[in-house]
Amino acid sequence: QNETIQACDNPVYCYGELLDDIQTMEVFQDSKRFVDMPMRADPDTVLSAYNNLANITVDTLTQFVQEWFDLPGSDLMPWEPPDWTESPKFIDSISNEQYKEWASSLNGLWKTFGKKLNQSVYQHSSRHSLLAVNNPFIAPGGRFIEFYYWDSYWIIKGLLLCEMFNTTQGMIRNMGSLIERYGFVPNGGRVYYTKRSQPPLLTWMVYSYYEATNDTGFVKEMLPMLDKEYQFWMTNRSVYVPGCDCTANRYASTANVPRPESYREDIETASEVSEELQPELYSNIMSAAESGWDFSSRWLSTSGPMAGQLSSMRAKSIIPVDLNAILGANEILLYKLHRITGFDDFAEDYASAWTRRHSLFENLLWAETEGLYKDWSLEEGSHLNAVYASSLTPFYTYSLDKSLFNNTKGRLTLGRLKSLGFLGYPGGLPTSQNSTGQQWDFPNAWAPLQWFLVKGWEGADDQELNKAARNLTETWLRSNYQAWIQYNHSMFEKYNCTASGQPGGGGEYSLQSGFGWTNGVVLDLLSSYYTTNPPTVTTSSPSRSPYLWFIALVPISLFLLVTLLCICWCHYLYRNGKRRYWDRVRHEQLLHSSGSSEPQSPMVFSNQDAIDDNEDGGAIINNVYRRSDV
Ligand SMILES: OC[C@H]1O[C@H](O[C@H]2O[C@H](CO)[C@@H](O)[C@H](O)[C@H]2O)[C@H](O)[C@@H](O)[C@@H]1O
Repeated sequence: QNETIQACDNPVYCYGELLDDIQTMEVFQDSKRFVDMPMRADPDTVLSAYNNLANITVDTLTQFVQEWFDLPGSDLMPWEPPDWTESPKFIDSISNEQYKEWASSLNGLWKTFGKKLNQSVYQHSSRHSLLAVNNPFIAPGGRFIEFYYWDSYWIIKGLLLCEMFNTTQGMIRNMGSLIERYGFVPNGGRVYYTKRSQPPLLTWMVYSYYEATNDTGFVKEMLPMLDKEYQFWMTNRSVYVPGCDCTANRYASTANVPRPESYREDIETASEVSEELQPELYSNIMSAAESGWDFSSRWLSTSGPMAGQLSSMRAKSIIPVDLNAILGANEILLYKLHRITGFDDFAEDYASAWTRRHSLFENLLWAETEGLYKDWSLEEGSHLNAVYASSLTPFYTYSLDKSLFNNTKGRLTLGRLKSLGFLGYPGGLPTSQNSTGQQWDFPNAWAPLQWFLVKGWEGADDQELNKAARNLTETWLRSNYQAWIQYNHSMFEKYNCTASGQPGGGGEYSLQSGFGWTNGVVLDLLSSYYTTNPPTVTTSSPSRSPYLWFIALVPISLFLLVTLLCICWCHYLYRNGKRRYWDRVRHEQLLHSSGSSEPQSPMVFSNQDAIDDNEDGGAIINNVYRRSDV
């Protein structure tokens, strides 16, 4: 219980006096800056130089950093993806000219955010906080120059539309290799992110890639890693829930120290509770960061002396609707991917897991009196009071298994969101209705949250839900586009729902532009709602399996063979009928000429009787020709 679990292993980036001094003395305003700086020598050498400093002040530390560290990002190189193309097919099919031009600029931005690691990251990995992954990647942008786990899903949606299949493969392979190394995909591509994950969307990425390319070879390559990741979540992030006598998933990092990239902030937060309670608070802060919603009133106590304060963080004791919706979708998609590749037994296991998850949704997370799916508090044994946009995520999961999509519940949720005033803001769907100053609260509107509502309801068999999806799409695109025009062609990580075209704010770092997932969501929504002919994206991916051609050839050959046999059979029937007719005529002629009821020339007919019994159409056909020649 009291054991200290560090954020990671590197003695400079993860723990120790040097980190503590630099971060608490605020040598840099943004705490992430120091832990992103590559060292000019191995950690031991840097630490002994630090131990020799006579005097620790902001000035001596600043000088020390200048001497021993390089600038953040100097261990990354700009990378222009070789599979980038000027005019992806789908952009040509966008009907609105302004949006078409905008989409074309967003396609161009992939080149700006393409990153490749320097050789030094592989050769001297302990001098870098970057994780050594084999392939280049697309980063979100701004201060986020490394890859981020859940951001990558929407980035990949955009890349696939822009026909960048190899880049997508590389990014997916990077994450797969991290599962092999750590058992899960870390929050992002830095060592200080390796004790926590983020919403687990790798299976979704592989499925999207498969939908765009039909590349079953790649699916087979990735499946063991996807299985392993799923096991990680079921083993290390699940908890028994007395309320439903069932098991559910939650965010729960084991690390119980300040986050290195927000070290000062976390120490300040923890200073409000007793020392004894600090490790558990740090672990809850790490777990909230694992949710991707860092931070939000969602994870804070609503009662007690710390209510609403970051120091009341209790993410581990909440069963989040969105995490369970994401894992439910993983179960459906893993079922499909195992079926596609012929692993039917494994597929059945996932089908059973999805059945259990479905009952968790309906028995625990659905709040009947409110008409919403809601987070469950393990401490209180009840749903959270406040409403969050994450309530919409189960509809997306059900859209992957339409047999379980419940229109009535969709309508109830739609009505409730309308009556609460969630819908109808000029800048999109807000994260919550709580104005806390945290970035995952009012008035911020985030691209992934818009996407969940739209994609969950756009395919529903219900016009009201479809209409809500379309309205939100129009509102969101209008707002993002206005900001693009007003702010010198910038895309933001979040927007303000109360005004169209306004970026968001709040939280522990300044507003970032770029921005990977925002761009991916815009491209995806444009492709669904603004194209004349939704494109069928095909790939020339080099690793596309040659077996695909073989699989396609089998039904074509069968079809041709059956057609040929039918032609032969028809021909036989026709010629045989004709022969019988002439035989009858000849027979009658013979009868007439001999006055006998038996044929006079057995030589002519004896062979024929044998041939008539022959089932072989070819022989019969030959014979018919011979006989009709007689
Ligand atoms: O540095 C503070 C936090 O920054 C990240 O979180 C935010 O940005 C991410 C990248 O866009 C995004 O995935 C996340 O949802 C945002 O809240 C980082 O992921 C956090 O772990 C980190 O503490």
